[in-house]
Amino acid sequence: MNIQSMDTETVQQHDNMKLALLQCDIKIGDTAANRERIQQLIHETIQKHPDVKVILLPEMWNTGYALTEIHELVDDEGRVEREWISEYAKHYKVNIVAGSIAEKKNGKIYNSMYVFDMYGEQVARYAKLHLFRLMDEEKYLTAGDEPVTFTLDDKWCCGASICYDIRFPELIRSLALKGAKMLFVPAEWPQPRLHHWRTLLMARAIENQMYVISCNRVGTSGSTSFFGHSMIIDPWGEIVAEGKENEEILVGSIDPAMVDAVRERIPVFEDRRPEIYLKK
Ligand SMILES: O=C(O)CCC(=O)C(=O)O
Repeated sequence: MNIQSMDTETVQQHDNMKLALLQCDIKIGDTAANRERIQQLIHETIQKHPDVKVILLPEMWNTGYALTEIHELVDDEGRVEREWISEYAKHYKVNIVAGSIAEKKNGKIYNSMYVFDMYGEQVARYAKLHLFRLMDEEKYLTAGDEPVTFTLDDKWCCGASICYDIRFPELIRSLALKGAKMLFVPAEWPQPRLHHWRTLLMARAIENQMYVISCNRVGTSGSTSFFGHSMIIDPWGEIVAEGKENEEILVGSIDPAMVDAVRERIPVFEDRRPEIYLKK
């Protein structure tokens, strides 16, 4: 906690939570290779950092943006991925915010985040609300229609978002208003918009006084390249950890109690006047 930069007072640290972001490459259309790589990385994470409590994966890590063949690649409701992620979460006793996968539901394809707790129970499914036209998502995918919060470790309220969603401050604010103290952001955010990525993540953290935990892929897909720079940002807007541009397991610790400390110091949520600027 960089509470010194907030004020000279100290705030008791407790309940620190270590997270690991699996910033990896994704092979377009090769679901078996992608599954194997993620499995290796989860195993390696636990070997190197046995005290990790939460693992975050990138966006659409099962297929990449293989949109033209997506119907043939994915299975119903992400069954295969959900089964093994649940097993891994239980086996390694770790919460897995499983980035997002392409999945089929009632014949439609969604870009969905699944979250499993350390007992292997599924605690959330969130289908990406805002589809990204620059990558033709709207031509092949169906948008979700429900914002989602979930609870980790029986106590921490978290918000779900995927990549492009961070350009919509209204969505993230609505998650904060529902009690989210951490925002998870799996992504496939490409070059050349590194400045947007970093600035938007920091803005969402500062304005909502919440932790922002993002995992972006690396590597290239056709002519598109991805820069990584996965980030953990604290509710004061300081960077706890930031990835470079190659594959890595990025680890950082957060103290969710800092959210309340920051919200007390600058009471943005008490000072909001939505009755004035949200009126029709
Ligand atoms: O908003 C952007 O610039 C990137 C978004 C994106 O790549 C995505 O949502 O997949």
